[in-house]
Amino acid sequence: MIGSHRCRRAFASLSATRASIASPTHRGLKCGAIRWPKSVSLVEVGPRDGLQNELSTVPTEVKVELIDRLAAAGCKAIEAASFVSPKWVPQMADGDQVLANLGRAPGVKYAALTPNLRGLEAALEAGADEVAVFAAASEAFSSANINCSIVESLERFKPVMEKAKVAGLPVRGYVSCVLGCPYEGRVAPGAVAEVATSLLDMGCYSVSLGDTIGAGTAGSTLVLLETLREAGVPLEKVAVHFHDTYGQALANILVALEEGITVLDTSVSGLGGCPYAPGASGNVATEDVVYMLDGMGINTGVDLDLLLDTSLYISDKLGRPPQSRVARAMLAKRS
Ligand SMILES: CC(C)(COP(=O)([O-])OP(=O)([O-])OC[C@H]1O[C@@H](n2cnc3c(N)ncnc32)[C@H](O)[C@@H]1OP(=O)([O-])[O-])[C@@H](O)C(=O)NCCC(=O)NCCSC(=O)C[C@@](C)(O)CC(=O)[O-]
Repeated sequence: MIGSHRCRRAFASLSATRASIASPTHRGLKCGAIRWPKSVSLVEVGPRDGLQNELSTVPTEVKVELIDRLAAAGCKAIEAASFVSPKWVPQMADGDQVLANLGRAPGVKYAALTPNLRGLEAALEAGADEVAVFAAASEAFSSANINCSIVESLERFKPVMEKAKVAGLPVRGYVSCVLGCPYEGRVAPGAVAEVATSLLDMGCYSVSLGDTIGAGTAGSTLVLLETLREAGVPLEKVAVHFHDTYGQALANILVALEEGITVLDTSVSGLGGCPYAPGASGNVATEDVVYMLDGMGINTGVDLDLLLDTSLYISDKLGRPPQSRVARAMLAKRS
């Protein structure tokens, strides 16, 4: 069975990880037999993926201040808004106002989600630096999330890609439910590879793999990435987007780094959840990822103290403590 063979390889890799971590040689690139990158790029999705699921309306000025604080903390790519139907996701209805009022720090990319041509036109009008189209590897999730089949969604994205190209706007692609679907359960890695390939073929510069319900483990993440590689998907064009529902996100990220992934989606304070993925918790917290990567000698460009201040800012506005364990530990130390 290919699956069990891959799982054995996954577990062998994990044992190797443990063995080499026990005798690290030096910070950064190399640790025993394992190669880690010198730096990774974080895509901060808190203001979009994080806030979209909040039940009470977050005021525009709070969203703007959150994004400006994230930029000041060193985040260079921030998903700031989403131009979707306000009937479907009311929390994101003020995307144009959010983008209009940002401080626009130099060198920072402010991105927006666009499900169709109308969304792209709104994003262009609002001055987004980049947009993202979002598909799924599961039919049931595609239908629940964007009200069409996977094939229909890819057709819908074609005019978006064309217009974005004319406007010179980079387009990122998402594939949701890469490690499980809230409606269908298991999702075949081959189905993920197919959708990722379609998105890259139509011109997305990168594809982010969304573990929408946070069900993945180190083993299934490894199998997924190996399947993509075998299917010819260039992993240098792949980002990972883990939710932390089962507390597996950091382990999954470690496996992804070892597989050569250098772009990670994270969310300040662990904000998040998808309105169409019942029970899914927030994205992996940016603080947790930055702390882990700092400890591995991997540069993110993000200042953990300023990030903690940002986490406390938004947590205070939402009236609850940060979900990030690192934020809670640092806070306890501060006080
Ligand atoms: C895709 C649609 C629009 C299809 O929605 P629909 O109902 O199938 O399409 P429609 O074209 O018939 O439009 C319905 C209404 O929405 C309006 N409309 C149509 N398009 C837009 C637009 N761009 N901006 C503003 N309004 C729009 C349109 O004008 C119409 O208004 P009405 O006539 O009823 O008054 C809808 O299903 C939708 O908005 N879905 C949003 C889903 C969403 O935002 N989900 C969360 C983001 S995905 C995610 O979180 C996962 C990810 C990316 O983070 C990765 C992961 O973790 O897996």
